[in-house]
Amino acid sequence: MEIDNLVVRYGEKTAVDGLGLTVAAGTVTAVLGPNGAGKTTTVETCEGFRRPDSGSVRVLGLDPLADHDELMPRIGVMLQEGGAWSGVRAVEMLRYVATLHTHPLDVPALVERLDLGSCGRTPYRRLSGGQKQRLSFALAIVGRPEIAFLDEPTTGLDPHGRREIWQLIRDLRNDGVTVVLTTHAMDEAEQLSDQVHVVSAGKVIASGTPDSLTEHHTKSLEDVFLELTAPKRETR
Ligand SMILES: Nc1ncnc2c1ncn2[C@@H]1O[C@H](COP(=O)(O)OP(=O)(O)OP(=O)(O)O)[C@@H](O)[C@H]1O
Repeated sequence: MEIDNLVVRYGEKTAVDGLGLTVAAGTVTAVLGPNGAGKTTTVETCEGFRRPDSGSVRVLGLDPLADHDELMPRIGVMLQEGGAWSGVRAVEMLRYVATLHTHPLDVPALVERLDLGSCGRTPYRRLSGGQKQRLSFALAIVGRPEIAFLDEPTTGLDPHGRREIWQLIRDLRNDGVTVVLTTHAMDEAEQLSDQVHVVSAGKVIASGTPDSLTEHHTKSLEDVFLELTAPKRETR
C-alpha cells in the first residue's frame, strides 16, 4: 500500500496534511498518534470511504475510489464503531457476511475463537462493548482479506479478548495477510508490528521498527511517543 502526500479536509479543517507512508505486503503496520491526529481519516481514505483533496493512495495497486468494486472483496475493514445493523443477531451477521465471499473462513471456528457463541443470538445493539469489538474483528477477517484495516482493534477488550485478537493478528501475518492497525496501546504496537508510523497533525513525524524507535528497547515505545508528540512550548 502506498500513500503519497495525502491531504484530506473537512471544510476548513485539514485532518490529513501531506501524509506519506508505504506498507509492505505481508507485514503488520501500526499507525500511532494523538487523538485527532488524522489516523482514522487516513485509513478511511485507504478503504475508499473518503476522497483525497490531493495526493494519492494505492491499495493492492488499486485506487480505492476508482477501483472500489475490485478492491472491496479483497480488503477487510474493522471500523471504530458500527458496521452491523442494530437488530441483527451476532452470529447471523457473521454468517451473512461470510456468504458474500468466495472462500470465507469457517464461521463456527471463528465464533469459538472469538468467544462469540454465548452472545450469538443477541441483537447487535444489545452486545457489550467487548462483544461488539470481537464481532467487528470477525467481520473484518471472515472473507480472508489480502489486507486488513483494523481501527483500534482491542479498545475496550478484557485481557483475554485482547490476547486472542493479538494471536489472530499474528496468524493473519503468518498467512501472508497485510495488516494495518491504528492503536493507542503502545504495548500492542510494540508486540505486533513490523513497522510503526507516528502521525501528528496529519503528517507522519517518525517511522521505524519498534526496535529502532525504542533504540533496541532501551526506551519504552510510550516514552518515545510522548517525546515525539509533546505539545511544543513557545520559546522567547
Ligand atoms: N466527519 C468529520 N467532520 C469534520 N471533522 C472531522 C470529521 N472526522 C474527523 N474530523 C476531524 O479531523 C481530525 C482528524 O480526525 P481523525 O478521526 O482522523 O483522527 P484520529 O487520529 O483517528 O483520532 P482518534 O485517535 O481520536 O480516533 C480531527 O480534528 C477531527 O475532529
